[in-house]
Amino acid sequence: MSALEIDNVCKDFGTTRVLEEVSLAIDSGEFLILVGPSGCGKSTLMNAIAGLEPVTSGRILVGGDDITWRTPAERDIAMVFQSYALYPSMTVRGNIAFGLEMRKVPKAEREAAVERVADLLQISHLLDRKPAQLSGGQRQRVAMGRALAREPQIYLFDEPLSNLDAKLRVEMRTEIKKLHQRLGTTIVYVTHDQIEAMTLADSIAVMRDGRILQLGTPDEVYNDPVDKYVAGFMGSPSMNFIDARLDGEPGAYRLHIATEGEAALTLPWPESRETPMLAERVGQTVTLGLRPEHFAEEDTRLGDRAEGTLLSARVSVVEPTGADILLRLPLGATEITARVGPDCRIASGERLGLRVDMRRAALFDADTDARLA
Ligand SMILES: Nc1ncnc2c1ncn2[C@@H]1O[C@H](COP(=O)(O)OP(=O)(O)OP(=O)(O)O)[C@@H](O)[C@H]1O
Repeated sequence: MSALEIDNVCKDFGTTRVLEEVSLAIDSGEFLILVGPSGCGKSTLMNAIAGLEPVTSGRILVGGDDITWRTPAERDIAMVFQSYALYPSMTVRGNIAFGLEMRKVPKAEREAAVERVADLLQISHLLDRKPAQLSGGQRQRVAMGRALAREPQIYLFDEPLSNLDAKLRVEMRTEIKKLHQRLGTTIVYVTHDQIEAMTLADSIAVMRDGRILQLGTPDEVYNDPVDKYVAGFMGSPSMNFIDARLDGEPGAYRLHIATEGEAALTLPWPESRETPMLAERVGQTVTLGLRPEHFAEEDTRLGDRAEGTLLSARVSVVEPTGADILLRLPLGATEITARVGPDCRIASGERLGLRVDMRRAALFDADTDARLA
């Protein structure tokens, strides 16, 4: 039985539909992350699960029980928002215990829960302070502590780290991962942060316009996206999309990319990645998807394998990030981003040979954005 099941949920605000037949099943202990562009319905779905917003149709089940029409207080669910909403006049202790007090948990039990949670989050020394006397990260821990004290069946986190600075965000991300590993809690988590999604999730649901486009492991949504939208949404910098003409036949398909002022580039499509759909597209324009890391400086990471096809272009921008270097260079009608190692010595305006790892490329229908191979 699933810990949480969203069954065909629709939500309208007036005449506008913002959730369209959303279905999801989350196992006990699973960490599910919802991602999608602003306005796609992530918070609405979270509010529906928490009971803060009634659904228009469909059902929500926790541990097999239909809770669709229960009030928030009657649901065994705790929510942590991006704005921590701590009570300013209460101490940290009071804030953490508040939910338990509302549920009429006896004092001794409350105190034990506060101690346990404070110890877990390493905020025991802050219990007598007021929220105004805390840093952003400490406040965030208190907000999490308030949720953890209740030991609910499900935790909902709606962009809990988005108000923290970059360094603290990374620290808290690790903290949350450790907590999840230690407690085995069931979590639904909304984020805009790609790295948060990839590093924390057991599974990722990519939403758009109130629908779930793909639900899969981080590896699946990143390396095996269902369509061009998911492929472009996951990953930073984004996947490069390049128009190419497909020709050839099974066992020997090729992609031709017209390049301005230079000889057309021909890339062989690996036989191991062929699908029956390719036969129908011969002679047509398709979209080739290559992530920045699918390129490598000639004769480096990819070695001399046949699939690592060579392209050569003049680099327009060089952006060192510290850990690696992002290069912008023209390919066909577009400018692509390639990620190379930190030791690559190249200046803008210079020509560079790059190998393309076609074994990891994706092909999309140029009109419908559907995945072809
Ligand atoms: N109370 C409301 N009344 C009317 N429309 C609403 C209401 N709340 C949200 N919406 C609309 O529903 C859609 C989904 O909003 P929602 O807040 O769920 O998106 P989101 O994916 O969480 O966005 P963001 O990432 O920007 O927080 C949006 O178009 C929004 O304008």
